[in-house]
Amino acid sequence: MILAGEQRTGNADQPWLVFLHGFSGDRHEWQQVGARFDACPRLYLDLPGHGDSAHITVNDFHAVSTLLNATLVSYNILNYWLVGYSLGGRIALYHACQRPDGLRGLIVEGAHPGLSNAQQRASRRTADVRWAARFRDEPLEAVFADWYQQPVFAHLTDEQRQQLVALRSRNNGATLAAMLQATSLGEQPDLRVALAEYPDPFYFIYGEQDDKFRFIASELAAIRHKIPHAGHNAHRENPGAVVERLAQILRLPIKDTL
Ligand SMILES: C=C(O[C@H]1C=C[C@H](C(=O)CCC(=O)O)[C@@H](C(=O)O)[C@@H]1O)C(=O)O
Repeated sequence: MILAGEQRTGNADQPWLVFLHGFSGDRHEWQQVGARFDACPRLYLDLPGHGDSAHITVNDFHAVSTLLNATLVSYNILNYWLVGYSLGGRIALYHACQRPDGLRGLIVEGAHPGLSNAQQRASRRTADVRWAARFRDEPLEAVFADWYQQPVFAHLTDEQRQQLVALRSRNNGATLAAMLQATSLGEQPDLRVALAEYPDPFYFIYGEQDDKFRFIASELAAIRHKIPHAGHNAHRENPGAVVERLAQILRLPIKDTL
């Protein structure tokens, strides 16, 4: 079994860019940014429980990483960068810490490396079990209206929240719930030590209004890039600035939007 996704062609001498969306997103999440790097072959994936991978269930991070490996092999991707947002960034962090063959480097946006003690993890598991029950049992519009009131999204305008609620409510609540529990931050190992020893390029992008992840990034041995006029979902709120940062990191030309 492999994850559903969309590929775009590029130059054979360039590494693949493999994009991983955040919780409740899908393969389309990164395509506006990725389209600017047409020199590279690109793969936009749907994570388990999401998009055309909604039917795929996993039990833990190891299972997601194994699925990601199988997917990369099926596309014959032997030389790639991982670009992940939030949940997709946490999966990218975990995957990189397994030291897979072919991974050239890691670019994450607003991704948590893991909670450092058992009490924090237990509290987060409890909170995510509650969110999962709501995603299973209630209308998604009502759940996402509360979801985007969480502090990490404090910077959003009412209009931005309404747009996100409408977009994210196209999901399957039951499969979202299963993925939320399986990859809850409360279930994620603390990756800080493994990341400190990670030998390949590691970049952390965060929105200037995302106080939580600006602090988290400061604790990591990553090269940090702040995105102006953006919060947690920086590539959605300021795609142009994220494109510029990725071009700088990857040393790639930027395709004109026309
Ligand atoms: C509320 C927190 O964490 C959740 C929020 C963001 C993460 C995500 O994937 C973004 C989803 C979105 O853009 O709506 C999600 C995750 O990493 O799984 C978290 O559960 C928080 O304060 O950390």
